[in-house]
Parts: sequence; C-alpha cells; structure tokens
Amino acid sequence: MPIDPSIAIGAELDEVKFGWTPSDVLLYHLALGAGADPTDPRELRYAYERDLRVLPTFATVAANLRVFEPPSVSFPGVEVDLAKVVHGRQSVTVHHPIPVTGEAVARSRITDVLDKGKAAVVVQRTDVTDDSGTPLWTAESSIFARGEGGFGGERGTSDRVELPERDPDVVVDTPTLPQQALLYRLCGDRNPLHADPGFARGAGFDAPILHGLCTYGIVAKAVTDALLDADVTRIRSWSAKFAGIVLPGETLRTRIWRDGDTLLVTTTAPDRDEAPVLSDAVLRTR
Ligand SMILES: CCCCCCC[C@@H](O)CC(=O)SCCNC(=O)CCNC(=O)[C@H](O)C(C)(C)COP(=O)(O)OP(=O)(O)OC[C@H]1O[C@@H](n2cnc3c(N)ncnc32)[C@H](O)[C@@H]1OP(=O)(O)O
Repeated sequence: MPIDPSIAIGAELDEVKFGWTPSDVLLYHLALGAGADPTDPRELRYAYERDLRVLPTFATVAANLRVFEPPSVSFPGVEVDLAKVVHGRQSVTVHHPIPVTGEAVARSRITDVLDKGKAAVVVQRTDVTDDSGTPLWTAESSIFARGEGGFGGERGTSDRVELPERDPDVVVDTPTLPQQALLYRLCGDRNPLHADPGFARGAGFDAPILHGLCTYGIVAKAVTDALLDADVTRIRSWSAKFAGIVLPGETLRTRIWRDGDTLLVTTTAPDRDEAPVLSDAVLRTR
C-alpha cells in the first residue's frame, strides 16, 4: 500500500544539519525576481550584500540548497510517484529574523495524512533551531498526491479563509520570467516537473509549471514591498494554499486586504483567467 496512515502519522524523519551564506540568500532573492530595479535601494536590500535582509520564505529552501537530485516522495508509510505530486499548502512562522549567515538543524515529522477521496494530502511539520538550540522557524507543508486517496483515512477540514466583501486595499502586479523555474530550481528543488517538458506532459501539464514555493516567495515579497515598506523583519508568519498552477512568464496579480496586524491575500494569473493560483493566504505581521 503506497500510503499507510498508521505508519506515517507521527513518523519522525531524519534530522538535517545545514548552513547558508549571504550568497545563498542573494541567489534565493534573485530567483524570486528581486533586484529588477537595481536603482531602488529597497531592492538592493534583497540583492546586494551590504544591508542584506533575509525574506522569511528563505526558510523553505535553506535546508535544500546543496541538493542536486530530484526529490523523492518516500517517508515511513508513504511511497508516491513524484509525477503524481503537487505542492498543496505552505506556512512558515519565523521566531526571529533569519540571519544572513547561519548553521541550523531541522527536525521534521509527518503530522497528518488526509484522504480526500481522489487524492491524499501529506502534512509535514519542520522545526528549525540554530546551533545553540534557539528556535529559528517552524514550517508546515502539505503535498497533494493525485490519485492516492481512498485508503480509508480522515478527510480533514477545508481550512478556508473568508475574504472581505469590499475591494482590496492594494492590488500589485508582479511579472515572472519565462526562465523563472529554471532559475529557482538552483535553490534546491530539482523536480523535473519545473524544467522537463516531457516529464510535465507525463504528469498531466502542457508545459513545465512554476514551483509553488517560488510563487509563495514572490507573493510574500510583493506583499512586503507593498504594505510593509519592504521591511522583511515585520513578517511573523505567512501561509498559503496553492490553488492553481502558475506558468513561468505569467504576471501574478495579488490582491491584499488589511485586517489589523493580518494581511489577507489572494493571487491570480490574469493573462489566463481570474481563478486563484494562491488562496487562503494570510501574512501576519509583528
Ligand atoms: C518530499 C518531497 C516532496 C516533493 C514535493 C514537490 C514539490 C514541488 O516541486 C512541486 C510543486 O511545486 S507543484 C507546483 C505548486 N502547486 C500547484 O501548482 C498546485 C496547484 N493546485 C491545483 O492544481 C489544484 O488546486 C489541486 C490539483 C491541488 C486540487 O484541485 P482539485 O483536484 O480540483 O481539488 P478540489 O476538488 O478543489 O478539492 C478536493 C479536496 O482537496 C482539498 N484541496 C484542494 N486543493 C488543495 C491544496 N492545494 N492543498 C491541500 N488540499 C487541497 C480541498 O480542500 C478538498 O478537500 P475538502 O473537500 O475536504 O475541502
């Protein structure tokens, strides 16, 4: 059985020790499109080592920067073909601003395996501490494994975020590059879904699609630039659902509503249609 929730839920994964440098942070920010206007001092805080600040979504790549092989979806109680998997949801909570240089250890476990009938959703939580044991960040990611449901597990909740009826407070358009996924994969996710047209077709897509985590980072930056004066240290947490695919080269339109310290966000790819590509997205500030 490819999914056995009785083995998977609660399973602890191997600890991962990792480190990063300012060059890694710069590459990550560039792979999100930072520095497009090199005369803008706010952009240089992402793209130049003097006064460099780390966008908290760096947490999603930090442990994988030196990974050069495609990922495999193989955990205790979970064996799934990579071609069946898309990234479903992601959240990151930063306990402290992420330093530009660091050493850390990640401890992960499978917290849930949901049976959505036509699909399985595998939820993983990762707690990261620095080398002195101080908590740095907590991340939760869900992978959506198409065709892997029906194993008799819990369905779980829908976790919808209601948006206000009123118009958004801010709307931001962010272009992506045709080579965005080819750039972003250098941050450690070498899934051929994002580079190999044959693999993408075999997985049911017309062309390679953008990494969910690339969209996640691009939109976090767009929201931070639009409403937090590009001050990445004000982000406490950021969570989102990958509601639809993004094709490299598409422009993303992000609508943002303020609700006290919370920003409610939804993103579409309006050149294609008005269906959300990112939904149920919440950025909490400090
Ligand atoms: C360890 C290494 C692992 C490697 C992982 C790979 C990492 C990366 O390389 C992979 C990627 O980055 S893929 C790119 C990013 N992701 C995407 O593009 C997915 C976009 N979303 C979709 O296509 C659909 O929403 C889709 C297909 C996700 C769902 O659409 P539908 O099939 O139409 O589902 P729907 O009928 O709307 O809902 C069925 C139930 O599923 C829940 N659900 C829907 N979307 C979800 C999502 N994104 N995440 C989690 N759960 C989701 C719904 O809530 C529903 O359940 P319920 O009825 O209980 O509410």
